[in-house]
Amino acid sequence: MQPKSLAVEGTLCGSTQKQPTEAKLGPVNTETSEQSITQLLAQQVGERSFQNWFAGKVSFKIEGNLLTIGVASPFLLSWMQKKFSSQIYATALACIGSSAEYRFEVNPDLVQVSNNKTSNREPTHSTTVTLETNPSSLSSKNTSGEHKRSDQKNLKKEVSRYKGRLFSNLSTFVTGKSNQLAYTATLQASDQPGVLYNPLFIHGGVGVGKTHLLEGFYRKVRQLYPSLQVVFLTSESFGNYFSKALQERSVPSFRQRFRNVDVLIIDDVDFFESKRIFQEELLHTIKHLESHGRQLVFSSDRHPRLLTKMSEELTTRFLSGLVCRVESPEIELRLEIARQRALKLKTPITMGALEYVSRRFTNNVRELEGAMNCLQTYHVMTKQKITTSMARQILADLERDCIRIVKLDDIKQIVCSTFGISEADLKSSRRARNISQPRMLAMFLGRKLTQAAYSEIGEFFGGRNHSTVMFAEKQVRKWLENRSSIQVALQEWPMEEIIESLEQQLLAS
Ligand SMILES: Nc1ncnc2c1ncn2[C@@H]1O[C@H](COP(=O)(O)OP(=O)(O)OP(=O)(O)O)[C@@H](O)[C@H]1O
Repeated sequence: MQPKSLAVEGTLCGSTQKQPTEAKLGPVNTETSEQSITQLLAQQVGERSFQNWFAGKVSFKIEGNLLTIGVASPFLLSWMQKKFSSQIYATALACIGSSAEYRFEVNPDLVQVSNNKTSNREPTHSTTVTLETNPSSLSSKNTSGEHKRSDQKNLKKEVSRYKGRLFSNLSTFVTGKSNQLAYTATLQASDQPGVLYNPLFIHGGVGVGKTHLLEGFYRKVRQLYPSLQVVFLTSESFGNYFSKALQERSVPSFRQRFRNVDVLIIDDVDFFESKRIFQEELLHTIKHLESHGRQLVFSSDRHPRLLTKMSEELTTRFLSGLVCRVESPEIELRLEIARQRALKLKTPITMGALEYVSRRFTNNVRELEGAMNCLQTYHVMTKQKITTSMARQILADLERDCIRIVKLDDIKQIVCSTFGISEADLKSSRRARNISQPRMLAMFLGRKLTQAAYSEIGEFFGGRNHSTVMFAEKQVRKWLENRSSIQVALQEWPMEEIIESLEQQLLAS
């Protein structure tokens, strides 16, 4: 039985949630309708999350300065509280003003609606969230009796609604120097799956557009070859399906499912590092698919050779097609993405403000998009055109939040794992090149990414004095100027590329 009322209040002081940017912005507007709440919230959480968690699934009520969000179950209540508090608080501020408060409660009416919906729903519905195949293969699953046809229809509707919403398109991918190669390869490979680059392996740092390219690939192939079985999923889902198959002793049907596809697209294969059993299964899946001329597409946060905890056989497979790197977006690309985002969100904005945003949000496109969303929210609230000074003021908090806190300990771990050396060696007095170079890089990164003083860094990396750290910093700069290389996983790499990869991993961790 559901409890009548279970509520969690949004508190401003003492809350561990990140405080949202909009806290300083909102003029009080007590007449805000549910429609504008949903509109603002959709901007805050993103259209995808909004459709998944809010649309038709929650209720909103404003009484005085209190925004109440009704949800269908205690589980949802605690989950949404954890996940969306800061966005809901931002929405409450924008709608109600600075005295806004919010709370979640279980709404018994929604419990009823949700139960009805569940009983009408295709039992394998959740599959569509992580595993996309073409509707015919999904709808052939386990429906029975008289309801079968209508269930299939519902499912198809659901699947296409989901696809239309979730999957990015190659036509909306903005290209520049940093992503041109990966984009062109994706475009060409999707024209003739299984023919050109197989596997196609796309790697790069966080939020630079890898998933967008993979999704675009998926959509294009589905569009050009509707009869092909195309599966897109994350590595984590692949691992979960496999674990489940092991538990349920249904490995043969797992294999049948994955080894009969025409195109297999797996996002974030770095997830498989150190997971031998998944690596083994993936390897056999790849071997099988390749031997039948099927197309494979992968993405990862690093070059296959830098996935040092991946089996050599799998690494070799990843390398056997085309490996493309997506670099951090250059300023021109960021500017164009920001401009297109403003057009899409219908945000009037000056060129100066666009330039400001693209200069300030340099790490990845996701952060840049987040900044544009904030400006759009401000425009919706005030109806004003965004100028540079407004952008500076509005984004001040967000900029601060985008600064990641990197610790010396994080640097130690990532350097050791990338170069395959032990912590003791890193801190030792050994001068062998394969140890001293990573040590100098670690010190360089310590200076660049943390606030630690020379002496603190020296102390941390083996009780050295500050002049050793100064020397290391100077030395790494010299390597960069001279475009030197460094050995990782028995291969020479451009120093610049390795440093960028280490930084990306640290900023993402
Ligand atoms: N070149 C681009 N043009 C248009 N949108 C882009 C571009 N690059 C990234 N984006 C957008 O930025 C956001 C983040 O991109 P995406 O999720 O593809 O990054 P990712 O590299 O897969 O990151 P992660 O490693 O964290 O999964 C998405 O909304 C995506 O559509």
